[in-house]
Amino acid sequence: MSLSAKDLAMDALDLVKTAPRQAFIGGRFVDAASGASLPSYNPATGELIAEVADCGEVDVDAAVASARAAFEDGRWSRLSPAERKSAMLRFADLIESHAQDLVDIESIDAGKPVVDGAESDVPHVVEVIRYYAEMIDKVFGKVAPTGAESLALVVKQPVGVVGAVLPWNFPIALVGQKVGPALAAGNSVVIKPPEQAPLSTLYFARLAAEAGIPDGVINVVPGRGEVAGRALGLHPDVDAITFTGSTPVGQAFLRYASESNMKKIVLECGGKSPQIVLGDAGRDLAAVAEQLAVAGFWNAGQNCTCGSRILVHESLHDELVATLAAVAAEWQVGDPRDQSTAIGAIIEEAALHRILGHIEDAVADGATVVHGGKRLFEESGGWFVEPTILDNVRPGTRFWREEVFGPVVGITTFRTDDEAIALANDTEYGLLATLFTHDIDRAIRVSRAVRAGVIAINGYSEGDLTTPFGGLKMSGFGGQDGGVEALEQYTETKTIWLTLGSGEPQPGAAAATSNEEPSDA
Ligand SMILES: NC(=O)C1=CN([C@@H]2O[C@H](COP(=O)(O)OP(=O)(O)OC[C@H]3O[C@@H](n4cnc5c(N)ncnc54)[C@H](O)[C@@H]3O)[C@@H](O)[C@H]2O)C=CC1
Ligand code: BAL
Repeated sequence: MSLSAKDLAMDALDLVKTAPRQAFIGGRFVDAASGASLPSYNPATGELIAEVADCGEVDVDAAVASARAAFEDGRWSRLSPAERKSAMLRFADLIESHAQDLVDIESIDAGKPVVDGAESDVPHVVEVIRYYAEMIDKVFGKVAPTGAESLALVVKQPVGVVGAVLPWNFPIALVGQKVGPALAAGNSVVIKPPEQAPLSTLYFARLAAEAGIPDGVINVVPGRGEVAGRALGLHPDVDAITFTGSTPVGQAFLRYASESNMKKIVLECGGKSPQIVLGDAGRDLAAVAEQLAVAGFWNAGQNCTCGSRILVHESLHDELVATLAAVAAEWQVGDPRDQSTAIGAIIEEAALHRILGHIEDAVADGATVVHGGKRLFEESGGWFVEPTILDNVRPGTRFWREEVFGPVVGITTFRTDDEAIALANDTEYGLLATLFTHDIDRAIRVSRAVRAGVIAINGYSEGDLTTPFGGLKMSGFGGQDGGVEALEQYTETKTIWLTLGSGEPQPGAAAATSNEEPSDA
């Protein structure tokens, strides 16, 4: 017998009530030193679901000290590759066996549809931890091609203590994305989860302890960005920060690093991704529209790679607008706990009003609403908005420039490929661009000319585990998450240079070696 949606919701609420909500430091759940807490709300109902530790500098200091001690005594950093790998594989197995709990927590704490959690976010964490676990005993350093009189080893070592400051739009998926490679490289981590949705990260920490990840290797300090996040950024004993979130906060981390210890900063910031539909893409416009909608509406558009700027060749405009509107009508907005929901709740009330404000401003700037545009289910107390299509969006307007972080796409036309490239590049961001064409020459030419860290051709994609992900320009430093590249972000490169002797016997060498084992020489 299957449970009704109501029973499922009750089970999930019980789970949330018993899920950890204290900080996790040195292998123990503890209150913030001040005793303070922060509220976390269910975006689908507006109800308070948990009071979570509000960590301050003292707690961050304790977490960093615990991570440092774990790193220095080698309980993780100096485990053999086989031991570290098997611990991470055990951890991944445990996450997999608790996948439903994480899906439930994420749906109630972050408003994420259970379908997305079950099919995408949570499996991603399992896969990413397995992927980097498997890399531990396969990626190694180099011997440089020096002259005959020297030998140079180029080795990669863990950086030490890594702070991970993370956003609310993919809370658990990003913990995996950032912490997986950092742990595999042998580091200890201190995670600052988002204040809006901290519960899945704390649950992750509990599973880490159960899986036997040694105490102090993973620490979690929930709290406010300007307090706990800032303290991590400025901490003199943190060796690297990995951050995903808004560009202004990414810039703050660069300042923190320069004002403290020049710690390494890994940034994955905002985007204003163009989706370019070239004139030859018309033969399967229905398939194009499906992908445009995924790029624009997935995760309620609360995505750094959200394809909010659709650039379409003028010859395809009318048919594309009609096709896309029909596709948008199929994206069901609703209770994140409902299996048929494709667009769940917006993370917080302020974000809902900001999205609606973007739509209003776009209309004031000359755009027309083709589909959607309104708040839904206000009576539920939750924060929902319709998938929205705006036509005639003008370059340079607020909608064109700023991240909306909602399920809203805007359409602009062009006449030539060069005009499309110029429009695509007319943004301070450079994260992802999607391109639709059947002409391979044009695909390559446009891909080379558009400045973005990822170019997805004929289908929206951020790539997979094997490919580096990250943006250029104000989106970050490119390719820092994913693939082998991510593991390297959490290592430092060291050259060990050995000056070799001439091979001639040195005075006293015979006597010195006479009691040794015979050598090859
Ligand atoms: N990957 C991305 O591109 C993301 C972009 N955003 C953008 O940012 C907007 C605001 O969302 P937020 O969650 O507020 O993102 P945010 O960038 O403010 O927060 C991300 C993380 O940084 C922390 N943080 C905030 N201020 C900080 C500070 N001064 N020092 C240190 N840490 C700090 C937060 O507590 C959170 O853990 C969104 O509407 C969206 O436009 C948000 C989330 C992800
Ligand atoms: N979609 C990758 C991570 C992010 O949106 O923040």
